[in-house]
This record gives sequence, C-alpha cells and structure tokens, in this order.
Amino acid sequence: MIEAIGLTKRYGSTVAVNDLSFTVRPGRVTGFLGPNGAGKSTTMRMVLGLDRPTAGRVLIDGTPYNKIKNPLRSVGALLDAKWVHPNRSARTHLLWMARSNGIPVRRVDEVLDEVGLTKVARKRAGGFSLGMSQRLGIASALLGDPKVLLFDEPVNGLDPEGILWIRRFMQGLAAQGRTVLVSSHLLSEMALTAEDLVVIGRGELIAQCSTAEFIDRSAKAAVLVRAPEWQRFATLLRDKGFAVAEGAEGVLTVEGATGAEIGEVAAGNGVVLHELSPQRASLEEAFMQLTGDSVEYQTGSAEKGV
Ligand SMILES: Nc1ncnc2c1ncn2[C@@H]1O[C@H](COP(=O)(O)OP(=O)(O)OP(=O)(O)O)[C@@H](O)[C@H]1O
Repeated sequence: MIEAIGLTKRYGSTVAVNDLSFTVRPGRVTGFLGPNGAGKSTTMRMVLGLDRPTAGRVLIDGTPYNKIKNPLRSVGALLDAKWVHPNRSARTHLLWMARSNGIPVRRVDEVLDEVGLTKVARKRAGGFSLGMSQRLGIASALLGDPKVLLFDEPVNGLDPEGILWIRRFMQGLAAQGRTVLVSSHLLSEMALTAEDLVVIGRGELIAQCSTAEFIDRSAKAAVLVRAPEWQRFATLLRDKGFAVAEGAEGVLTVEGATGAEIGEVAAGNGVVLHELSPQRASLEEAFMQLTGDSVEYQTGSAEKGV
C-alpha cells in the first residue's frame, strides 16, 4: 500500500505538489492521471525517496522509503527505461543490480523469463528496441520481488502489441496481490488497465475513486433510443419530464432517465423499440471535464495538455 499524507513539493516559487493525500491499495492497478505538469513525476520521485517533500510524507506499507532496509525488495520502479548502460547486456545489468542489492542471482534468470527476454539476455541493451527496453526496465523493477510497483509512462511510444503486453503484465502483478501505480497519458489505455484512479491537477487531488465511478461522476448519463414511432415516443418521454434530443434519422438521446424507465414508458404505450442503449462517457471525456480548469498550459480548445 502507498499512502501520501499532505505531500507538498515546492521548487522555488513553483508549487509542484500541494497538500496531496491519497492511498493506493494492493491487488489492483491504480492509474495516476493528470495533465502535463500536474506533478505526477514529482510525486513518484517522492514516493521513491528521490526527492524530499517540502511538507507531508509518503509511506510504503507504513514506512517512509528512506527507512526501508532493503528498498528493492519492497518497492520496484520503472521511471526511465533507457538508463541502462548501452554496452551492458540485459543479464549483466540485472546481475550488477542484484549483487549490489543483496538479491539472489537466481532472480536474474527468473525475471528475464517473466518479461520474455531470456533469448536476448546476453545481447547489448543499447541495441534494444523501446519495447525490449521497457521489458528490461520492468525486469529491474521486479528483481527484488517487491510488493509495491511504480511505473511512470510505461507504454509511451510502444506499438499496440507492446501496450497490450504491458497491460496484461500489470494486471497480472496486481492479481498476485501487489500494489501497482502506473502513470500514463493514454487515457483510453488507462480505462482498460486501471481499476482505480488517482487524478491530480496543478499538484492537487482532483479525484481518487474507481475508474467506473470517475466516468459516472463526471459525465451526464444518457440513453440512446431508436423507435419507428420516434416522434410520438419523444412526446411521451417529455411528458414524463425526461430531456429528449432528436438526432438524425429519428435517433433520440434521453437524459434524466434510466434504460428501465424508458423501456417501461415504451411498454406502457405500445411503442416498438429498435434500440435502447445506455451511453457511457469515455475516460477522455470525463478527464477533460474534471481537469479542464487545472491544465497548466492551455494551448487551444482541443488541446488540453494530455
Ligand atoms: N527539478 C525541478 N525544478 C523546478 N521545477 C520543477 C522540477 N521538477 C518539476 N518541476 C515543476 O513542477 C511541476 C510538476 O512537474 P512534474 O514533472 O512532476 O509533472 P508531471 O505531471 O509529471 O508532468 P508530465 O506529465 O509533463 O511529465 C511543473 O510545473 C514542473 O515544471
């Protein structure tokens, strides 16, 4: 579990993180979202003891990072996959990490196997593709078999196959009971990967809840209806006090009613329905709605820094 309590970081006059409190639970993937400059990387660095908070604290399973005896055995992180020495092989790199952290050498081959790099383990890491580098970064994070894992933008620049692999891998880690916090700009990907979200803007907490709740909370619920007698049905629905918008080819968008309520109005009045489908907003729409005011650099209406 990760607990941030009143976490604050100032760089001179810039407040990167401001009185931020949140909890990341084990057994699920938690997405860490926020517009550019929201303070995600700064927060992750503070979790990992790489940056000192100006105020507040962050605990990993109840202990601050700098008080953990064997940090690699408690927390693993992927911050920058390209930090490996280019002339080292993947295996040499992991062996060096294992030896300098008192981790048994057998873990090196175990993690190489887990991330699917066994065949290229003796090749120069400098020649690795981005996807392979990400796998090596993940292998490094897993070396100490930690309960808590942090990944900063792990799917950036990956092809769809690489993205899918990372998604499944993270969900697998969470299913093993680990705490997995992952930041990403790819919101549609996060909607598929993360069960929970911590959303920040301008260094402050905007929301901490499940992904489903985040979408429901921000978006107006609407139900799409198709009926041959759409004009009569629209009148019936309006008489019930529901808001009805008439679209092209008689498609009705109904707000303020559940699918069940609409179905009952139809049945009660002998209206034939061809479609009745509740609409859900995308995570992008919910995110734009909730973080709209907290974007640091506004560049235009469509481009909101994500
Ligand atoms: N070392 C630093 N010195 C000064 N200001 C910094 C430093 N690191 C971060 N900042 C500032 O703190 C704020 C938060 O930055 P941070 O990199 O944590 O955001 P982020 O959410 O990770 O952004 P991105 O998604 O663009 O990576 C920004 O205004 C940034 O300019």
